[in-house]
Amino acid sequence: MSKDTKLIVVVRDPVTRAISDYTQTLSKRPDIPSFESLTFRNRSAGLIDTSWSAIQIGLYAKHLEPWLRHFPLGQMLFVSGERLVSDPAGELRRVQDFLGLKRIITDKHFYFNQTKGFPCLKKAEGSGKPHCLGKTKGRAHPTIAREVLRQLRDFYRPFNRKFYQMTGRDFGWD
Ligand SMILES: Nc1ncnc2c1ncn2[C@@H]1O[C@H](COP(=O)(O)OS(=O)(=O)O)[C@@H](OP(=O)(O)O)[C@H]1O
Repeated sequence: MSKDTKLIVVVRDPVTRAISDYTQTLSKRPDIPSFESLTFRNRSAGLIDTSWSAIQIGLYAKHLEPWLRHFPLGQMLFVSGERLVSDPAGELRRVQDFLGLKRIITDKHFYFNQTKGFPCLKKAEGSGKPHCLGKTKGRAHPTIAREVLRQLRDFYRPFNRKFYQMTGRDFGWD
């Protein structure tokens, strides 16, 4: 691949990612089984169903491995989905630097919208009016049994640690 090609990958805690993924499917098909029942191949044995795409996609280290065989790490930027919410300007500073752009987007472009519960733009391109992402971004997630969350955290931990090593960034998910 060309050395001028740059890849930007946004990653978030694979547990919340899985719940977000499930929430999106649920919004289209309200009759699907519960998150808890889809998570396990065998719940009493604590065996996670890694064939379920919502779980599979969060195995970031596994997905990154083949990319690194063909593509240098220096041409990739990993953006934290959590920081994109808690500090959008900080994360976008990294993006702008990575792309060799002037730091045009800063803190002054964002405000925290209490109703939305997320940062929004003070002025949208074109309209000049405040703009938040649409209804399909930032949906309320269902409450998931604590024990299931714990089991998922344990399951992802080694893959997360490997991912931190591979990317050189600790995303703080565990
Ligand atoms: N500013 C702002 N406003 C709203 N939402 C924000 C924002 N920044 C990040 N996020 C998070 O983006 C998540 C949805 O992005 P996705 O890439 O998963 O969307 S999609 O799969 O393409 O529909 C979405 O996930 P959910 O919370 O599960 O809806 C948000 O957590």
